[in-house]
Amino acid sequence: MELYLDLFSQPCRAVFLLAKVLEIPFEFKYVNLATGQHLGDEFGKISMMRKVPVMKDGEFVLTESTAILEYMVQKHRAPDHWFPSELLLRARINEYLSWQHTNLRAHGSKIFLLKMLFPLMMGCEVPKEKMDAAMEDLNMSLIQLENYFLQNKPFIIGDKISVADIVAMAEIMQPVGTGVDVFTGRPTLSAWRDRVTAQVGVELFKEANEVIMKAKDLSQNIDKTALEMMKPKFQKMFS
Ligand SMILES: N[C@@H](CCC(=O)N[C@@H](CS)C(=O)NCC(=O)O)C(=O)O
Repeated sequence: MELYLDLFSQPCRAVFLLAKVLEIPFEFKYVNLATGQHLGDEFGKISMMRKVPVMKDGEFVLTESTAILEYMVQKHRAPDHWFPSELLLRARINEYLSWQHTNLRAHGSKIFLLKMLFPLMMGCEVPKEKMDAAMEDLNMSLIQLENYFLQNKPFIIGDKISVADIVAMAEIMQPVGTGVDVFTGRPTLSAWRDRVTAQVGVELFKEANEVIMKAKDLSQNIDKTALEMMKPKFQKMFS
């Protein structure tokens, strides 16, 4: 199996973590988003979607991280708690995975884009009111994660870790990588982070997050040509 990944990306980190935790052998195919490798001809032959992650298992190519996660769990007959077959537990995971796209993912990504890419693309610092509004949205998502999805349970579906926790943690690390401390003052979230880290293993957690924790170096490394290629999309997003 080949996994096309850039660990800057949240869904890539989720796929990477699960593949590692489940000890699924795979070839790590690095797709450098900062140099626009995903926009080039070579990656275009793998996926016309031009996004990572992508999984290639033999001739079978799959995009969309949640589909890849479920595929890996099923194909490798992972312990049931990762994506339980029981109706209510599976429904809870699907509820989280549906919610997170337009909430935690959208809001965490926005902080990352504003802090890391806005100054490069727009040539100025982010206006305070834009950043305040983005922080407010992120806080709302974190409150919903704590008060609705986690409550007083160890993990999102209950006593056991599942793909929902892996996906949530991958998203949360995006704003964290830009220096936003989401954990201080949130004991529920912090305790959950510690449990997830312990379950996947401290070393693996560190390995998966090494790149995002150096996000501040992005501005030094981003390729100027790639920046120009991505500019119209981001300008539309930022205006
Ligand atoms: N819904 C997709 C999202 C994939 C996605 O948006 N990937 C981003 C990185 S986080 C990407 O490749 N972006 C490149 C681009 O949009 O040009 C998934 O969960 O796999």
